[in-house]
Amino acid sequence: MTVETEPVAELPDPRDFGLPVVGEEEIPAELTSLVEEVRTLVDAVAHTRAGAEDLAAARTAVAEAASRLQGDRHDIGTMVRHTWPDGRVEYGTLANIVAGPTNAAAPPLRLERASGGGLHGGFRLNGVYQGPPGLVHGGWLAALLDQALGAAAGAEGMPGLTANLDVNYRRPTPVEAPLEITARVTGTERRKVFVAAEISHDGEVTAEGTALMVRLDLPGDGGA
Ligand SMILES: CCCCCCCC/C=C\CCCCCCCC(=O)SCCNC(=O)CCNC(=O)[C@H](O)C(C)(C)COP(=O)(O)OP(=O)(O)OC[C@H]1O[C@@H](n2cnc3c(N)ncnc32)[C@H](O)[C@@H]1OP(=O)(O)O
Repeated sequence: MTVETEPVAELPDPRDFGLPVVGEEEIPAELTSLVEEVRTLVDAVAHTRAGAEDLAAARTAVAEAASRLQGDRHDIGTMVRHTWPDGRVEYGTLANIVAGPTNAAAPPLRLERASGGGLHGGFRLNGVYQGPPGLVHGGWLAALLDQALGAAAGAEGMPGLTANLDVNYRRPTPVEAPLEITARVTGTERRKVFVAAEISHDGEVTAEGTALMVRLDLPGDGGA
């Protein structure tokens, strides 16, 4: 296996593939704040013990808010461009279910480059992400790992799709607790990008994943 940590190719501009792009800085502060409020709403609804009157009033207010926002929508597949202070540019899907900045159903997961290579991020999942009582749903842990694994390949200039994902759940992962995730590329072979990631709590790994990402077959890279 060739271990290759240098970017294989310049990150493609999604517009060259017909995908609309919005700059993260163009997202209105009011939308960011609305998304935060909706996350709070989902958690409140999931756990409320409010009475019928409050429930009915809340339902009317939410229905009114939903009808205000329908109509003018970003296309499915719209990408978001994040520009780092050093000028480096990264792309993600605007409504990505794990990391999309405008997706209120996303935790959201935010990742940064780790000093020793790869990516890392700190996050916290509320009770909405429960599977077993008090614990994070295993499917969501897999989704978080998949996202970090894909982003680690993307950060090395090798964006692709997950062909295979292998997850081991080592210890229960608590909700409402500080969690950390790390991910890195471990090797490449032709279009195959091998990646590994861990989620930890209190310094102990609770879930770990490895994946095979198959790099996008971009014009001009010869697929090698
Ligand atoms: C355009 C602009 C881009 C902008 C930039 C964006 C940057 C974003 C950066 C970062 C954020 C990203 C974060 C995302 C994270 C989430 C990721 C997901 O959720 S992905 C969704 C779920 N996955 C699918 O839907 C895939 C479905 N599968 C497929 O479409 C195909 O099977 C695919 C593409 C994976 C491979 O198909 P083939 O035709 O292209 O390639 P073949 O020739 O089959 O495979 C290539 C090599 O891989 C091996 N391979 C393929 N699948 C395998 C498998 N399951 N197990 C083992 N090996 C496999 C093959 O044996 C071959 O290996 P040999 O080079 O010959 O040695």
